[in-house]
Amino acid sequence: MMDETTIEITRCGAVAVVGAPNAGKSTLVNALVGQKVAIVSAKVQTTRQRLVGIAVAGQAQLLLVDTPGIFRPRRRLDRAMVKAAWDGTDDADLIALVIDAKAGLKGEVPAIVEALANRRERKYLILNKVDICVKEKLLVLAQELNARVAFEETFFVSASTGDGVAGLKAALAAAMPAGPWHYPEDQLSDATTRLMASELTREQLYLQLHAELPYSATIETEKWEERRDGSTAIHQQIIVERDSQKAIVLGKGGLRIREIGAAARAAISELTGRPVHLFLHVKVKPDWGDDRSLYSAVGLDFVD
Ligand SMILES: Nc1nc2c(ncn2[C@@H]2O[C@H](COP(=O)(O)OP(=O)(O)OP(=O)(O)O)[C@@H](O)[C@H]2O)c(=O)[nH]1
Repeated sequence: MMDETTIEITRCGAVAVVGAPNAGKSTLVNALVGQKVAIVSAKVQTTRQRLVGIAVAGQAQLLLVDTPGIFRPRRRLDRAMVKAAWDGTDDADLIALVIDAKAGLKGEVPAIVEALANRRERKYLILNKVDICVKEKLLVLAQELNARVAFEETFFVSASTGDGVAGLKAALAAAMPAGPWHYPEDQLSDATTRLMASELTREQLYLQLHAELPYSATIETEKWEERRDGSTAIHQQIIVERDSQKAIVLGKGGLRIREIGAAARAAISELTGRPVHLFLHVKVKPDWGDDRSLYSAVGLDFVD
């Protein structure tokens, strides 16, 4: 006979993770999922499209919508990214605002806070990077933000060290509406393997190249072939805007592109669990930022 305590209801809901560029949104989504689903770099605006990371906490499935950082857009690509960020909050059961607690109320934060104040959804405040912050400052910051927005709860976490992440995950799980899970139990992301693979190559551009170059580049999958020997052959195009950028991506004697390829290949192989042959081609396309087809390929809406 079943007594009351053995009846467990499942929960499922969407949490929109928003914040300024570099707040640590992608790192936090990865920490909540427990595996890397979003690429991370020290450069701002690494995340270009909405990405759903899927975390399971007890009987709850959390659909974590990792959004691009919200900032004042300048280029067309910027506008598409900011639109993707706010679109990511539509239909969310809860909005989680991630703040770089060390940076505090600087930059884009006040504008985001103001925009959030009028939203009707439930809202959580997450002060991130507590590992590099002074405690007293954290409390003052939490007070200031709570005075501006009706946050239901405030959390202090370090997405990097994992400090506070378990508590946050449990609270998010409890806040989700009762209902069936949307994804199979073992699925960690809604991104296709192809998109993830091109993201992993793009991550290497951010990690291995300096200054503005990564922002001027996009990756397109040209060919994806599952070979009979169990390996996967992947051809990706790195599209840049100028010849001079192509030269930088290639490096002296092709050294840089080889290093990018080696690191990306290892990461993609870990993702797919299969040996990978990665072929990278660099192509110059001066106005790719205005090319509609390249937007949908990376999951962004083209904005006029
Ligand atoms: N010390 C510390 N650094 C962190 C923490 N969380 C993230 N970072 C670092 O902050 C930087 C930005 O992290 P991301 O997760 O890419 O930030 P994001 O908010 O997704 O950035 P965008 O893609 O620009 O929107 C990276 O260098 C992270 O390693 C943390 O808890 N502590």
